[in-house]
Amino acid sequence: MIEIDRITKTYAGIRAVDSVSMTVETGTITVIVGTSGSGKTTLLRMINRLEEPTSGEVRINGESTLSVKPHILRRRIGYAIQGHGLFPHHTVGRNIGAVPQLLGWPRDKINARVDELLELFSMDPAQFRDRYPAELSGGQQQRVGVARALASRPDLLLMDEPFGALDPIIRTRAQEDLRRIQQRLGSTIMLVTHDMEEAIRLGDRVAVMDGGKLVQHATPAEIIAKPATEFVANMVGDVERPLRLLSLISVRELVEDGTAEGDPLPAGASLRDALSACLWTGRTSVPVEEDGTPLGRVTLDAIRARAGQHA
Ligand SMILES: Nc1ncnc2c1ncn2[C@@H]1O[C@H](COP(=O)(O)OP(=O)(O)OP(=O)(O)O)[C@@H](O)[C@H]1O
Repeated sequence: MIEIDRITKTYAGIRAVDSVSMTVETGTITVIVGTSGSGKTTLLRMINRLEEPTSGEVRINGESTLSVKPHILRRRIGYAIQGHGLFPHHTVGRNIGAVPQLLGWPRDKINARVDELLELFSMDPAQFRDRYPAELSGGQQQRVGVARALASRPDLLLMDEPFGALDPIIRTRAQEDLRRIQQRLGSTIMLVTHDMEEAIRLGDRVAVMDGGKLVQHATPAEIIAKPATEFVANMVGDVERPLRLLSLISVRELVEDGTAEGDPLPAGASLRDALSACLWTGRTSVPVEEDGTPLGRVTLDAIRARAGQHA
C-alpha cells in the first residue's frame, strides 16, 4: 500500500502540489489526470524523490520514503517516461536487465527475466533480445521501456505520460497490454496523463488534479457519474458522459433471453460496443455469446435506459 500524506511542493512561494493525500492499494492502477501545470509530474516525482517534498511524506508498505536513500529507493520503484529513455548503445536485453544487474542478480536469473518480459510484451526474445533501440519501432521501444521499469518486480511503477508519443492505434494496444501485464504480475502502478479517456480506460482509481490540489479520487464510474467539481465535469466532457459510462459496463450486465440478427458480441464487450453495433447495422438488438455459446441479446432500449441511470 502506498500512502501519500499531505505532500506539498512549493516553488518560489507557489504551491505546485498543495497538500495532496491519497492511498493507493497494492495491485491497482491509479491514474493521475489534470491539465498542464496542475502538478501531476511534480507529485509523481516526489514519490521516488526525484523531487524532494517541501512538506508531507510518502509511505510504501508503512515505511517512509524519507528513511531510504534516494538511489536505493529508485531501484525499488520503476519509472517509465514518455520517449522511454532507453540506453541507445545497449541491447534490448541489457536495457531490460539494467536494474536487476545493479541489484546484483545472477546472470541466469537476469536472462530468464528479460526473456519472460519480452514474451509478456509479445516480442519474441530470440528476435529482439540482441537488437539495439534504434532497430525497433516506436511502439516496440515503448514496450521495452515499460519492461525495463518492471524488470526487478518493483514495489511500485511510476509512469509519466508513457503513451504520449504513440499514434492512437498503437496507443490503445499499449494500454491494453499494460492492463493485461499489470493484472498478470499484480503490479502497483501510478500513471500520469492529461487524457481523461486514458484515465478512465486504465484506472482502477482516477485522481484528478487542478491547480496543485487533488480535487477528486474515485473509481472511473464515480468520476463520470458524480464529478466532484465543475472542473472534473469539464474534464470528463458533459456531452460524452453517457458514452463513457457505457464503455465501462459489460454487455453481460444487460443480456436478456431472446434472439437477434447479426454477428454476436462477446459477453465481455462494452455497452458502448453494443450501441455501436446497433447503430451500424440499423437493428434494435444484438446477439451475445460467450465462448461460442449463445447467451441471448442486448437491446437498444435496455442500453438507453442504462445510460440514463447515471451509474
Ligand atoms: N523546477 C521547477 N521550478 C519552478 N517551478 C516549477 C518547477 N517544476 C515545476 N514547476 C511548476 O510547478 C507547476 C506544476 O508543474 P508540473 O510539471 O508538475 O505540472 P503537470 O501537471 O505535470 O504539467 P504538464 O502536463 O504540462 O507536464 C507548474 O506551474 C510548473 O511551472
